[in-house]
Amino acid sequence: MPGKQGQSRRAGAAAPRGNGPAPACTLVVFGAAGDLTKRLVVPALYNLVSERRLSEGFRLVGVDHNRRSVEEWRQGLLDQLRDSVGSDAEFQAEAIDGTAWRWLCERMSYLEGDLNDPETYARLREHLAELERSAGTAGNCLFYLAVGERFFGVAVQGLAAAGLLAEARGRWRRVVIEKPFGRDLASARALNTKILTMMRERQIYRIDHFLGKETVQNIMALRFANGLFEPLWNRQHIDHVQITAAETVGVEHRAGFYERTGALRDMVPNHVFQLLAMTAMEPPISFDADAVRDKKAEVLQAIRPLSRRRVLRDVVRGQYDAGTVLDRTVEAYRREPGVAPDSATETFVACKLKIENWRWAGVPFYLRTGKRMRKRWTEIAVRFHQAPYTLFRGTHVERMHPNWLILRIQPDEGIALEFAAKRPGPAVALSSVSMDFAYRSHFEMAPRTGYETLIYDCMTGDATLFQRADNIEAGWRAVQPILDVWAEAPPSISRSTPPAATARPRRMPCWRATGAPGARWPDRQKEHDDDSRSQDLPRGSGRRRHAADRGEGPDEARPGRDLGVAGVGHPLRHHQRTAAARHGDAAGQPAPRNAARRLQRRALRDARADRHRAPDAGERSGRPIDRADP
Ligand SMILES: NC(=O)C1=CN([C@@H]2O[C@H](COP(=O)(O)OP(=O)(O)OC[C@H]3O[C@@H](n4cnc5c(N)ncnc54)[C@H](OP(=O)(O)O)[C@@H]3O)[C@@H](O)[C@H]2O)C=CC1
Ligand SMILES: O=C1O[C@H](COP(=O)(O)O)[C@@H](O)[C@H](O)[C@H]1O
Repeated sequence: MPGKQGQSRRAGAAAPRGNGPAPACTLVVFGAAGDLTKRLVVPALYNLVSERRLSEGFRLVGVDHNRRSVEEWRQGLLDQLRDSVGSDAEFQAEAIDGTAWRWLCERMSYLEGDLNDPETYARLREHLAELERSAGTAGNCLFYLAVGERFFGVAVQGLAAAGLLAEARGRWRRVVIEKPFGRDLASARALNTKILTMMRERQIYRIDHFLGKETVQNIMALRFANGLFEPLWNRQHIDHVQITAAETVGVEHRAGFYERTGALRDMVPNHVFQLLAMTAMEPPISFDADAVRDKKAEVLQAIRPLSRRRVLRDVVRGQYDAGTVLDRTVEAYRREPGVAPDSATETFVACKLKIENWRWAGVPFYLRTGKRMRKRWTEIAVRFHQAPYTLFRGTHVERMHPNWLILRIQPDEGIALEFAAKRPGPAVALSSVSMDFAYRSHFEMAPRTGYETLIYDCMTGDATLFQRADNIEAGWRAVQPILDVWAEAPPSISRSTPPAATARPRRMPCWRATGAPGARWPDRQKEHDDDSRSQDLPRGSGRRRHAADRGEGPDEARPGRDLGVAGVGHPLRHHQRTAAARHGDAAGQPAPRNAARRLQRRALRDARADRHRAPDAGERSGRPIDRADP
């Protein structure tokens, strides 16, 4: 959803976004020899050239402390593009178009320099002035900080001291700051405070590449361009939301970064919270950048702070072990190059959060993300309250099927609505069916890295898809209690650790199974069964106890089954093994008797507690009895 900022054309104001070329400018990439530049930024620029989105007055300057000539830099970038052809890299192309590449090459220059050295910025200033004179860049500059987070403040300071952030005579100066923006609330605040003394908020583009994904932007279209969904988009109709960002890749070559970061910092306050914010925010009054960001800030600020008890109960973490992913044998995280053999860094995290506002009170949001999962899969699954069972008593319908709205972010981008339909035949019997929209069957989807839109938006001054200081801080504020509890007494990440072994917040319903859209997912019907079998049981009834005895109640449904991570020794796998031991294994072995008794005791305890509790609106309307929070 592009921001349409009807502002006057001052320096820094957004040009209306369209399909035409962005204004003339120089893009200066700090960290020009690094991974992000060659794998994503330059390929995105190449795509923008192919789409004719860059102006004749565009120039690209690479800055890095690595010594190389401009020819060597270009060659390295071209090699990377070529390597991506036919691979499953983010940049996708059937071949490299020589004309587009030459166009870009002609506009490139390279400056060797250390970001800690003021001399680097002085030389850059001279170079930019020369480009303004000779290449018609209009003096507009976009500084892209594609360097480690420790350089963000340093680089802004260097630019400011060299006078490179001053906007005068209608020219604009903007800075793109990569993630992670800080490593906790205090450092994010400190960084914001520091950079905001040297430039204005509107000059800062804190990037989160998830917002460059079409399907993430489409969440706003789905919600606000349709009359159908928004009336249902609240606690009256939604039971809970599950957000998954699962990757099959491991830590790759980024151990140095990842060991200090972990899955929580790497993914949750930024990417996953962007998905949450898009799903949960109130409608903005326009697509103006600040209108959208106000609403995002509001919803992130409404996330209920987790108490210590809730962190221990509602947040789980895990680390991948050796195993098989996509039919390939993979190493344990602890055996990856650069990772400590006893590393306690989490590569998987799942948590339950509540948003305390009128719309979402009582609706849990379950988030999970991890590396080396069985499938690459990012989705938002919205589960609606269930219809009451009453009408179906005395029919063949044993259980009700929940309605799900699934927003598939990647891969196989699309939207599916699952509902119950009558099976053909004389008996009243139901099946869960799906209406499925796949992007690729309706639209031509040009392969993109996600950075194209974001870079183009920076050039046109549209900050809608970028994080404002308060958005960033609200994200860190929500995860800070988790960081605090983990720092104070790091929960062991070994296989025997109970929090990791549960693989989902306690007492949450099953994670949704994942699989190919439109396909008959082997797990899926089972998942519904697990959920709904217990849902249509009256609380505390003998049937529920019976279900619990069989290990079929939601508390005991097989967590991690659908998105199991690689290793046989992984906590999730461990949990699967222990769950199997409890409930009887696939070969039909009965559960050990004491486990069955334990489950029965739990069911009775629940039933007793329930008798003392007035039914809430959810229950009266057929809400699943097993929803995760008391
Ligand atoms: N790579 C990715 O997939 C993603 C990266 N990011 C973020 O992007 C940023 C860059 O990441 P990435 O490209 O992976 O990092 P890299 O380390 O690969 O690239 C950084 C580059 O900056 C150079 N550099 C280091 N110190 C200096 C210095 N003092 N002066 C000038 N240049 C210097 C590095 O050289 P040298 O190698 O010699 O140290 C390297 O060429 C990080 O903030 C990261 O978190 C965000 C999302 C994804
Ligand atoms: O920023 C990051 O994102 C990627 C996941 O992004 P995707 O577009 O490939 O889904 C993640 O692998 C990486 O660890 C993280 O730093």
